[in-house]
Amino acid sequence: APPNATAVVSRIAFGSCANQSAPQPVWEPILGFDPQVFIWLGDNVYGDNKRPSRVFGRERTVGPWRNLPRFYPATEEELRRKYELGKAVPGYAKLRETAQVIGTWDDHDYGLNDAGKEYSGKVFSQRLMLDFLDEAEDSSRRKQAGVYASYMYGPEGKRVKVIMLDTRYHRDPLLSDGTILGDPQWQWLERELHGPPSEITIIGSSIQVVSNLSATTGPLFYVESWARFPRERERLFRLIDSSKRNGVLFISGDVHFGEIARFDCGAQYPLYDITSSGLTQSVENSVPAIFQSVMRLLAWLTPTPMRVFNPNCRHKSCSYGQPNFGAIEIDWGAVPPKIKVELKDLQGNSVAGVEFPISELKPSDGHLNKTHGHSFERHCNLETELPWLVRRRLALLFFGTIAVFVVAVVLLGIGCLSATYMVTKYKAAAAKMTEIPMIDLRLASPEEAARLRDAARRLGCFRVTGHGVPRALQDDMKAAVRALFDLPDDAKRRNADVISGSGYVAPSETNPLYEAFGLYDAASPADVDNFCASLDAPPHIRETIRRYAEKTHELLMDVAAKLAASLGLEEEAGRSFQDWPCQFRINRYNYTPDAVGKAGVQVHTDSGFLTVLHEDDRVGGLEVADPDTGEFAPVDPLPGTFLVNLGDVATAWSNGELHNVRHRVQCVAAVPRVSIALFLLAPKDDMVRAPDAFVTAGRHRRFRTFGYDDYRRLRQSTGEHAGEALARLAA
Ligand SMILES: O=C(O)CCC(=O)C(=O)O
Ligand SMILES: [Fe+2]
Repeated sequence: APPNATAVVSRIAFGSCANQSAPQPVWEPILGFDPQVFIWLGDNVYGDNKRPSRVFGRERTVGPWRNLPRFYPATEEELRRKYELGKAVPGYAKLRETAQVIGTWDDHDYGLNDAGKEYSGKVFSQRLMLDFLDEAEDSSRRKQAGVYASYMYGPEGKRVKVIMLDTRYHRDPLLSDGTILGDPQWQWLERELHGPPSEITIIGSSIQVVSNLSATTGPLFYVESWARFPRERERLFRLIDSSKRNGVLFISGDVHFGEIARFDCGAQYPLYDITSSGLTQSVENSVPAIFQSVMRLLAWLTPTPMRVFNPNCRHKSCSYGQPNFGAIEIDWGAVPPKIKVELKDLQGNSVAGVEFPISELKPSDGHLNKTHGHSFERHCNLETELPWLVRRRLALLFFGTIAVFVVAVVLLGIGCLSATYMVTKYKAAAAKMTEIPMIDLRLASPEEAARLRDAARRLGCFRVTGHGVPRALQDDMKAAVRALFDLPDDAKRRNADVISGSGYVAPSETNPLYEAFGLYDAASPADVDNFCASLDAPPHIRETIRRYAEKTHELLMDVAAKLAASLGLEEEAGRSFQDWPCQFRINRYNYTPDAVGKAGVQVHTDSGFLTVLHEDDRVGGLEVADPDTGEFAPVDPLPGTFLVNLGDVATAWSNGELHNVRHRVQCVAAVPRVSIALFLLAPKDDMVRAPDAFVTAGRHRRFRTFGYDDYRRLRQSTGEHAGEALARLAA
């Protein structure tokens, strides 16, 4: 039952910040604690109205650019209804039957967020608040300006005084460093503190007295507290000190979390401030569950230097961001009597607490040297006196994180963009370079003929299918070639050099890994026979070589004729290639491990008209230069197809239309590499001259008529093997 004037009070509960429209399960554990007195510390209901938080749009309530205040006051009728709702909450209604309920207010029940003396609705607010607390009609509290009040409980020797401050009605604007209480309330408070003694004096303040959150949360956000009115707080501490009153401690609310703070340099004994907030409203419940541990981390990183840390705390931060209430227990039977103040959660379990003999709250000089039962750490550093870097750590962390994040995003963006750019560029280049056009020589469509021409013009290199050389013959030839290279050296050397570069080329000092067989002219069956005879080749190999020479020569004719046709030449021009001599060469590169990565054949252009190349299926290494970039791109072998390269004669003969492709062979693996090349060299009479059809008004004759043999000697003598020698023949 509510205590009468002389009953011993040993259990007091307190709390703040109860949203009348939210579920209020907190009354269960409060009822379980069975307090004799319950103290409201403000925001007992949320009377004012809140606009949605808008950063953009017409009605902006958040940010320095806001054009509307986030909060606006309720009408008297609205506020009355809200109080009715709060009062009717069943758990609270039950508590009112078993405990004396007293209290003060904070801003939201006073009428407006962060409001002070300027708030115009304060007269009706006071009436409604005192109705809510069932204050007697004739109470002097209804006649004064503000809701401050004091209560004395218990018999002599066990007296508990409760002083409720009004931090709203007379409060000057924030940042004014003016008054919180106002003169009449100060005079009243002086009388109360100097009045009849009590063993314990609890001063209830809606806003925190000891902690100064703003010092560390600014400029991110600001929290009201006595510390924001430094002169006023100093006056309060001096008054307590001068009153020589025993056992003063503060209780407070407002901040939506619970903590216990202690100031050891405000009076002659430690000044505790136990903050319980809120009964329903809490910082952790205002964010998604995944951020709750972040909030605890932040609370741990940015404690006020006054916060009491001890092992009893639920969290390492020694703050509690979920709904909670305060519970004071006084053990009057202990010698000396002890007081325990705890914050309790919705299950009634302690989440933070302190316990000490009330004799510790007694003025005595040098109390700070006293040894306490627990480890005693002086809490005298005001937040505002902390080094700037320490004080602003939350903002630094916040903006630092954002900055790091922004920088990371920017760098990542730049990285992605440049990677994309490089990949695109590389792909474009690679696509251009490595994509050796594949031409189906049957030229089923005009487009295919155009592709043939375009490839010959731009790259001077293309691959052909539909070429009519049977796959079986290609395979037989490969076997024959292997057999040729396995011949004894003297047999190889019997193969005479007909013109420079044909015949057997033995490994030399400059090219120790290279050997080759040459034959001139593959278009002549007699030459082929002689070639085979000189090597004493067995009949089936002779037959293979003969048929292969015949078929690949047909292929050469086919490519040359179709190329001529694609450039618009008459049919007989195509047929005229028939008597052009044709060199046949089989190359073998005896690569060794230390040759890998080195050049097998230096950069060159082929000197003749066009080359049909039968590559080694098993190992690549051929690279062709892209005329646009000059870069070399590997040409991967494709079994069953032939690669066609255009040479210097093609460029001269076409009056510069056709491109003589620069190419080389790199050693890519330590395995022998074999290639078979058929070179269509130059006209039978050796004279290279562009047909008149290629010489037009817009395209004058670029090259003098020249002899192919002379040209080869020119390349040899100048060492210009990559087409440069053509410039010497400019018309
Ligand atoms: O061996 C190859 O793949 C190409 C040889 C070559 O370019 C040549 O003999 O002119
Ligand atoms: Fe070549």
